[in-house]
Amino acid sequence: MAKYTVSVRKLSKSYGTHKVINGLDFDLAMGVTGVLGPNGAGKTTLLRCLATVLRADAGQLDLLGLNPDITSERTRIRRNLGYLPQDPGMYPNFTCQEMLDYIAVLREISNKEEREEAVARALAEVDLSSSAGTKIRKLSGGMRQRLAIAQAFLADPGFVILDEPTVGLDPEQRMRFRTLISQKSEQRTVVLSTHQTDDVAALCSRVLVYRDGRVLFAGTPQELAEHARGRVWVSERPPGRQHAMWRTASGDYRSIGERPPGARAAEPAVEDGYLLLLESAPKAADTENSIGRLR
Ligand SMILES: Nc1ncnc2c1ncn2[C@@H]1O[C@H](COP(=O)(O)OP(=O)(O)OP(=O)(O)O)[C@@H](O)[C@H]1O
Repeated sequence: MAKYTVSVRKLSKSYGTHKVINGLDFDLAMGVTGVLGPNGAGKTTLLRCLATVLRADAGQLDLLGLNPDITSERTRIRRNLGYLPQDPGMYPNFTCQEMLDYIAVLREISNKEEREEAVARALAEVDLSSSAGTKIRKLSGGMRQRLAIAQAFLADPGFVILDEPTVGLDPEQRMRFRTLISQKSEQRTVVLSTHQTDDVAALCSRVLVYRDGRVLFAGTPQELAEHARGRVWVSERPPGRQHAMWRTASGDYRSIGERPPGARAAEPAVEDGYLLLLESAPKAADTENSIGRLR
């Protein structure tokens, strides 16, 4: 049985009358957990609560055996936490090296040589060594994102929270990110939110599907994909308007749901399980549903 490093119990958070987290319960163990959910589902709000930058209205968090409601314990959690927020604020006139050095100082790496080593390693891990002296304002969006990923792992935190880490990365850098995460996740707890179901399939040992303030699914990516077995189809002709359908590179039509006439069964992917799950789960009226956009 997995040893849990993070436990969430009866967590709730509202903005005014809008309940974004609704009595949430789940546990996380070491390794990578992906949080999937449609736009506005509350992923960022949940991650901000886990990162101790937003206080929930009710419920308990246990983060690495510590209680963030107790000031001294919250400080210890923050010392051991790496966080990539959705809008990482970085100083445009700092170089990449200066920015990471600044974060390293905040992370209490007081020895200069140790800091230089940690910064150089972090830059190399995200393929930015050759841009160490480049000012942040001159970086592309993807390079900026890589720098933000680097700062989250600086000082080897035990708990890492990444809000949409692969946004803006090109395919090569996404692969590099996957390698980095798989190397880094063995002895730490990593939770990331994403819209990329293929990142979840490639990276995560566990996935939570989150919508309307609650967890619709918790399990492995394989289990999520299995959810769609027998409901994913490939046909040579368009299957009709009732199906979530798209055309593949080979010119076939891939659809999920009821079997279209003449269609053959296809191997389900995480995305299929995710889309079917959202479709079948009762939906609050005010949450945007990605199935709706497919139709
Ligand atoms: N500070 C705030 N004040 C009021 N409402 C907020 C605030 N932050 C978020 N919300 C609302 O809470 C809901 C959840 O937002 P959140 O950013 O947590 O969702 P998300 O799942 O991360 O979305 P996305 O995938 O689009 O980034 C949304 O309806 C959003 O408009």
